[in-house]
Amino acid sequence: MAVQTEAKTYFNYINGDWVSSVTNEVEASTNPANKNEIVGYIQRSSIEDLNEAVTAAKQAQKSWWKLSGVARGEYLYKTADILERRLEEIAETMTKEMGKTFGEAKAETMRGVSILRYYAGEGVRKIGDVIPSSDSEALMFTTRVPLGVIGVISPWNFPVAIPIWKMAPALIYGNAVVLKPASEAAVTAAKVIECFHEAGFPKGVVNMVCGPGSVIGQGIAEHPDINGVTFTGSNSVGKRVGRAAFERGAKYQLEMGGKNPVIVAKDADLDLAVDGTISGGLRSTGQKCTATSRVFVESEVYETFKEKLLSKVKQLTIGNGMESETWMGPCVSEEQLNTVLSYVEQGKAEGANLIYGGKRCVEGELANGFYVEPTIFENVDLNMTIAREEIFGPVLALIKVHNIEEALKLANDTEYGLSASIYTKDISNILSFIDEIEAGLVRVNAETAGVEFQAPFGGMKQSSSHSREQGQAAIEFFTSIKTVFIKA
Ligand SMILES: NC(=O)C1=CN([C@@H]2O[C@H](COP(=O)(O)OP(=O)(O)OC[C@H]3O[C@@H](n4cnc5c(N)ncnc54)[C@H](OP(=O)(O)O)[C@@H]3O)[C@@H](O)[C@H]2O)C=CC1
Ligand SMILES: O=C(O)CCC(=O)C(=O)O
Repeated sequence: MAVQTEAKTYFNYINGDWVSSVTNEVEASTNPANKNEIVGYIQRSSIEDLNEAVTAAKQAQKSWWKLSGVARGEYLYKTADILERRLEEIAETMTKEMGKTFGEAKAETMRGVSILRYYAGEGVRKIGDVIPSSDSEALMFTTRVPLGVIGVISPWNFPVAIPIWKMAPALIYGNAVVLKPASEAAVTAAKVIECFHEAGFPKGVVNMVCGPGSVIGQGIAEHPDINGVTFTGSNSVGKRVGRAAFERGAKYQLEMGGKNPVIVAKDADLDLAVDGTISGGLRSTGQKCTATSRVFVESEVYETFKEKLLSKVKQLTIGNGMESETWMGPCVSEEQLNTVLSYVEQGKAEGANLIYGGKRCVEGELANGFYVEPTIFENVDLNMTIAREEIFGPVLALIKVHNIEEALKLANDTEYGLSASIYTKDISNILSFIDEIEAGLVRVNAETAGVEFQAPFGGMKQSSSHSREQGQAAIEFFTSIKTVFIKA
């Protein structure tokens, strides 16, 4: 691979300084739209680097917590302003590093700005309740204290929003953080940390250590001085992180995969349902934990829905996310592309009917990137691998059902439970769906993806550790409750 000497090297951020790893090794982060383009070099750190960051965080946390919530919030407001000022540049880095379109990257970066402002405001909201005691001469109330040092392990698919929606609540409630970003998107994460640095956070409150997940991520999960670990990524890694944290009595929070269904009822607005299925399933090249992957359609409207879906999917433009006409960019990496292609082969081998796409795109400049066609299968059986495993690619499985009852039963036939949607105008369908669907995010006449930062986010079943992120729900993970009883 050609090494570009002009590509910048990004350092770890430890105790307020940008430092190279003790290993003196770096790793190139490349552009999935053009594998010959190096976006930047990141540190290939060791446990020694992580230990330094954790020591710095531990030392800084006590005085950080002693600041008022208002004062901590001011740092987050400043970070938000800096991120907003650098929005286009950071979004461009995101597109170049992990492939999503520039429009989506800008929207995500703006979401990061809003999350920072939202949690800055949390600094002045209540953190406890007065509870009547059985003793009339006593005062009983709850208050909250930070956990201490929080380890943040983040994925590449939302390289601005996810680190921020974990770090901002951790910080406002008085914790110090050590971020280990996904290697595929660590340059983008480093630029986010530059914003925290420029905002003037006290040394050691915010730290970032880049390097292999098996070393730095696992090191965070096992570190005796990390009091809470928040993770988003695959189920296999998440469970490993959870087990390691549990073993040493640390708090942990896991957000993992999905196999999210959309149900299209016979009375649905089919154009709306088609648009929602395409947007939910194929935007960001299907690389969202909330992406639609199974589409249950009532038999009466199945053929019409399918034809409308096919005709719109055929119009989608695939290309470099920096080009304004591109609707769908590449997969994040060659490995991810190969994963998607192998699921397509498995789908065909297990008897599903491939009705659109399924191939790598190799025309012209696309040959230099990790592009795959949007892909649609029909005649999918729920026992097939493509109906059970998270693909994390632009692959939709169409499944014909006789009625909503059957659709609900099949939609729930999965180990996952993150997000689900229904398209219908029938209130009884809507009410049954809300009651019966096993998902943390329940969406009616709206796509499965799309999270709002002010509302709780998380899944049921194996999609999460059953905790919730974002909104005011975040306080539950990032603090401990103390019940105080005072007798005069
Ligand atoms: N729910 C979601 O939002 C996401 C789901 N996924 C799913 O995971 C699949 C694989 O993607 P991938 O990026 O490899 O996801 P991973 O779960 O491997 O990565 C997520 C984060 O965990 C880190 N990590 C990797 N190994 C360990 C470990 N042993 N201990 C602690 N942390 C670790 C990674 O670091 P590093 O990058 O250095 O490996 C990254 O920061 C995708 O195909 C998709 O199905 C992926 C991303 C997000
Ligand atoms: O749908 C979204 O906006 C968020 C999805 C998400 O959190 C993820 O893919 O990890």
